[in-house]
Amino acid sequence: MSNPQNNNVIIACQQLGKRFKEGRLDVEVLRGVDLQVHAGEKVAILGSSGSGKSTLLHLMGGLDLPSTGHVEVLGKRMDQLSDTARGVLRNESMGFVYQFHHLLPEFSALENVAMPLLIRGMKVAEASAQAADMLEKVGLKERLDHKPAQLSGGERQRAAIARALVTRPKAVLADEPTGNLDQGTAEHVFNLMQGLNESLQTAFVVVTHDLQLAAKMDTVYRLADGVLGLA
Ligand SMILES: Nc1ncnc2c1ncn2[C@@H]1O[C@H](COP(=O)(O)OP(=O)(O)OP(=O)(O)O)[C@@H](O)[C@H]1O
Repeated sequence: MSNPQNNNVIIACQQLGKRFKEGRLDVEVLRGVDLQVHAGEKVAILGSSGSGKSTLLHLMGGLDLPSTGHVEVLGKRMDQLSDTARGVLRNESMGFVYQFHHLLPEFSALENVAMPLLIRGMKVAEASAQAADMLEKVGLKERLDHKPAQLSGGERQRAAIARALVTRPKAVLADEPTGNLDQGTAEHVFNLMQGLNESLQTAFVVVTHDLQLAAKMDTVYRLADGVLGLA
């Protein structure tokens, strides 16, 4: 079937299945998940705890490989790339916001946010300037030199969001991005995402329990019994 948006597909999941072996137990978390994320699309994935949302996000980002099916990012099959090539594709096209922020404890907020730019080969002065700019946008202008342990939970979350957005990725994959933020800050973060979405056509895939956030997205899916369907 012809689809006028096919050229704009950033992430395509085809018949994804994922099993985890826990001792003798074989847990089937995902079964035949099909999903396409287009440029500029804002997608929410809902589902009860343990339904496999984080697992799906990890597969979409190439952080883990599926048991069956495959994921294409910008037309490239993740499972057919070497670990290095997969890492490069990830760094060049995607930003991640994890449930647990994964900021590096020995580095300041500024250094953490500058890191993905430095990995791309940007000069330190330019990377620092862009990181400071993004930290200002998430409201952390006064916290540039603070290490993660010197930030509150919400501030750490915002620093992680700044790190995901600083490279201006084609897609941001976010696991509960507003999970531990108060309503005002959560709205601020959403507005920031919305701004990037409009100005740069950044796609967002957000795993969330927050129905208010989900309601602001273009497409809302629900995962249940390993199957993804429109909510
Ligand atoms: N590495 C792993 N090894 C074994 N089982 C795993 C692994 N990762 C996830 N699971 C199992 O897969 C299921 C789905 O986990 P997942 O973290 O994807 O759920 P979730 O929908 O994101 O949950 P939550 O909303 O609570 O974060 C769970 O039953 C979990 O125990």
